[in-house]
Amino acid sequence: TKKIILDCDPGHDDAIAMLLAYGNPDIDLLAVTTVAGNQTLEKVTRNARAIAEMANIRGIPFAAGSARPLVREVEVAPDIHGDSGLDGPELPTPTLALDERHGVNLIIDTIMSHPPKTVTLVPTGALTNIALAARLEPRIVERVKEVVLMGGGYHVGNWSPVAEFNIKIDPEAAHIVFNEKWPLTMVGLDLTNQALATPDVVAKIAEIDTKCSKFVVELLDFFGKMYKQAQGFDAPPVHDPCAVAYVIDPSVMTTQKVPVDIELTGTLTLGMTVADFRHPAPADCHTQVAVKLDRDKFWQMVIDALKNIG
Ligand SMILES: Nc1ccc([C@@H]2N[C@H](CO)[C@@H](O)[C@H]2O)cc1
Ligand SMILES: [Ca+2]
Repeated sequence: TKKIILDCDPGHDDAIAMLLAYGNPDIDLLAVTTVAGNQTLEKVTRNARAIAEMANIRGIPFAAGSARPLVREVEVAPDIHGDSGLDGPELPTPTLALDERHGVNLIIDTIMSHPPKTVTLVPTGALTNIALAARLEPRIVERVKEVVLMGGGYHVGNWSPVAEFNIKIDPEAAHIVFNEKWPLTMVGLDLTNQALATPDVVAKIAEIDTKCSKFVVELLDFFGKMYKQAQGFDAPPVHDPCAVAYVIDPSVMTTQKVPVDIELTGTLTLGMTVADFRHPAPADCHTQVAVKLDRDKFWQMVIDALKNIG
């Protein structure tokens, strides 16, 4: 099995990423940490615990992390995720107690307590916690197996014409994370905009007919309505589970090695993930970007995971 830490800001698609990780038999979900982004830290942490309640996730530590970006003010996304950050379904009252550690310390302790090169970091929100972890305990950089993150876009933006939300709301953190020499796979909007929850996909999920699948259908219905009105999408792109899917089976998407760096001073380009395709990637290039998604394989993974959860 693949051991992962999910660092997230639930968020409709974060919720599906968590369920995919928990329901897939090849994934050992070691810890869940939260970060401010789609909504405030308090709201996304409550949402993470509510998802755990819904799927009856027990015995996995959940810890709250950074309440704001490293330098900038908090910027939330209610136009997509609503005021609660997980609008749409009725959320169960969470009972899961949070780990007493800060999320950053839970990340460090989890990586340092497992053998080298066995734990994969899967951030699906701003990179604030990941950057702080690398600064607080630099040894995690060579100890972690790899970082597989949902964020960025080499030709696509959503929070600006050229920048993606997770990167743009904390570009300083992203600059730290992309410039550490750990293996990093950027599952950006170029890839995740292919993961559209079209009506046929939603119908297949509805057919599973469990409490959890109903929860996901309600999430997707709300997410779809908000994406339609906010960005004119006919079906919502479900970004975050794509990062988990890559960890489960890398053949679910194609990737390309390419140097990537983060714009920190641009007026129009702040937070842009700048990929340099002009030359073949240097041999020591530690970053790759996701290009083409095998849609059917991806959605089958999500459906199978939901069936496993029951
Ligand atoms: N408009 C919009 C804003 C933020 C997100 C969140 N940020 C990433 C996509 O930009 C995902 O992790 C998702 O949770 C999605 C849509
Ligand atoms: Ca997210």
